[in-house]
Amino acid sequence: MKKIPVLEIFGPTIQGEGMVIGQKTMFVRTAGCDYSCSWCDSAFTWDGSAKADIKQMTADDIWEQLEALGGDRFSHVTISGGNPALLANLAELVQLLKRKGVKIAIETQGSKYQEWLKDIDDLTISPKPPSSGMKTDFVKLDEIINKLVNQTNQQSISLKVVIFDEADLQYAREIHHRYSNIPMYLQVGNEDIHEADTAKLVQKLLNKYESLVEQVIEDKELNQVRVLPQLHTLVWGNKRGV
Ligand SMILES: C[S@@+](CC[C@H](N)C(=O)[O-])C[C@H]1O[C@@H](n2cnc3c(N)ncnc32)[C@H](O)[C@@H]1O
Ligand SMILES: Nc1nc2[nH]cc(C(=O)O)c2c(=O)[nH]1
Ligand code: SF4
Ligand SMILES: [Mg+2]
Repeated sequence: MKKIPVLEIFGPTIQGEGMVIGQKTMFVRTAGCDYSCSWCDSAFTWDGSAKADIKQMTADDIWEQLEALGGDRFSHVTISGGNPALLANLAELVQLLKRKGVKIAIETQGSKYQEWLKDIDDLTISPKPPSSGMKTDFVKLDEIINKLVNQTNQQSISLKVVIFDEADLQYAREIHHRYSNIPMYLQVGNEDIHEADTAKLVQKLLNKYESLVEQVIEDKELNQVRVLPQLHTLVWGNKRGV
């Protein structure tokens, strides 16, 4: 069986973001990213700081670990990263999870396509706004979204843009306008990813959520968007593996 670079497997927990927020799920976090967002809350997946923790695992190894942690207390697995869409080898894990009757979600930024993406139940594409320092390749993003729209059940796709400032909100409007048939989620950006005082962090994030909601309320171009915080951050702060 083919190997997949894995940084962490955890859960059951709840999906704290986006289209299936609140869903009980396990997480598989792969190593490696083709981006380097300035505010990435999972930079250890690509900045070399957790290099020693990367395990090369087969789909069977991953399933064994999921069962060891979750037993029969899960029926949903979220694959995140890093960018899991860099890994053609995830095809075997996707097929295995499908055979087990487990629903699958993916978190990716829309920079790479893989054939197995069409077999995912809950696909979150999260293009990166200006504050990330990344530049969106719209030719590529159009191509990926077109393929997914044609090959999957429309219900399974969503877009999620993280918002830190006004330029990000403008970027989100453009994304929403460009892909107007795809459900759009705006997510509060966490600029204090090293803050250890959870009460302080949560108060700040709730204030930011309130201002983002207010901006959306006033904006006629955003009548169809959904505005969310990162629920896991409100519950557990910047803790890893939850
Ligand atoms: C760590 S990324 C991994 C998946 C993929 N690379 C991506 O960016 O979509 C998972 C999600 O967390 C979001 N995220 C990362 N850092 C964040 C932060 N500081 N505040 C809010 N959301 C953040 C990303 O935008 C993405 O939607
Ligand atoms: N609970 C929880 N929900 C999440 N949603 C997206 C996450 C991610 O890091 O991709 C994440 C995470 O790390 N934990
Ligand atoms: S694309 Fe995702 S994992 Fe990669 S740097 Fe950006 S937020 Fe982090
Ligand atoms: Mg996260």
